[in-house]
Amino acid sequence: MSLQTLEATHPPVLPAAAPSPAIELENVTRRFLTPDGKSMTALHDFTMTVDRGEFACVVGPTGCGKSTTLNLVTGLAKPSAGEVRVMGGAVTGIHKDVGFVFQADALFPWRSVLDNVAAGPIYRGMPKAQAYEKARDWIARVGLARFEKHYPHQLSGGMRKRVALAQTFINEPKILLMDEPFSALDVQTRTLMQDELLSLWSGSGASVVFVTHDLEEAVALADKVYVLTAGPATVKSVYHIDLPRPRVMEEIRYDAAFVEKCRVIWNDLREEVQIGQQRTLKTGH
Ligand SMILES: Nc1ncnc2c1ncn2[C@@H]1O[C@H](COP(=O)(O)OP(=O)(O)OP(=O)(O)O)[C@@H](O)[C@H]1O
Repeated sequence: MSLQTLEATHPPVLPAAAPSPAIELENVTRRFLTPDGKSMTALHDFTMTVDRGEFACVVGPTGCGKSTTLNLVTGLAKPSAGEVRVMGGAVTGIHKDVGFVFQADALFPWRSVLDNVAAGPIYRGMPKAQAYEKARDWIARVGLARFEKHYPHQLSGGMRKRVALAQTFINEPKILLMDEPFSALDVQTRTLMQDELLSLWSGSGASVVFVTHDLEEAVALADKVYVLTAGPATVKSVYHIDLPRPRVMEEIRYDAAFVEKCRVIWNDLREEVQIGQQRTLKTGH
């Protein structure tokens, strides 16, 4: 076979198409009916893109619409206008690749730590022996190997949160939605859990949307911080956080670049917090 023929049999090499972002909200508006039957706009013309493997944090005044953004990604809330896509496809329900960690524990109180962590893979059809082996591995990764047989009420708040992380990461989510997951913890435990999360996330390739009231937490964790306006929420600004990784929570708060980023973003966020507070004083909600 001549070289010419060989060349002719090969299809032209095209550049690989870039994968779609993990999450896209495009010009989304979400309205709710209030108890007295009026229409209330929670999100307005809201656009957000989270790339694969990216860690995005969402901050904004109380009640502005942060949790609603997560509900749109899960499909629990449908957009009144605009589009929501997960892994390039329209949202039709909870996507199999999505995992959650919320402020309240989602642990079964009547199940041991081991049974809680193994429950997800078993539910998804994994043979029991394999699920338990995997659960033991994840429990060890979050430092709870000695507590496999304990029940949730026998654990501290931080330990329960570790179980919740193991319970989520064991399903190898490609997207992780977190709604103030550490806000009920004391400051020291919270710092430890933030480190734990970054360590688990760094090996996972997952895209994260993390909602928090705590701007320092957002800047310390994120690749990108979305600042929302006082409701109806729209994106006021997006900040790219280029602080080097791996980040260590106890150290980063003394880093001059970190402090400066927090200062700049707080100036932006403060205006919205003040608008939200004034509105609450006027209307009572
Ligand atoms: N299912 C619903 N029905 C009616 N109104 C809703 C519903 N869900 C949310 N809302 C309203 O939408 C607005 C935004 O709520 P959301 O929970 O998204 O805000 P948030 O920023 O997460 O709040 P917080 O800071 O208190 O956690 C609020 O005024 C809330 O009352």
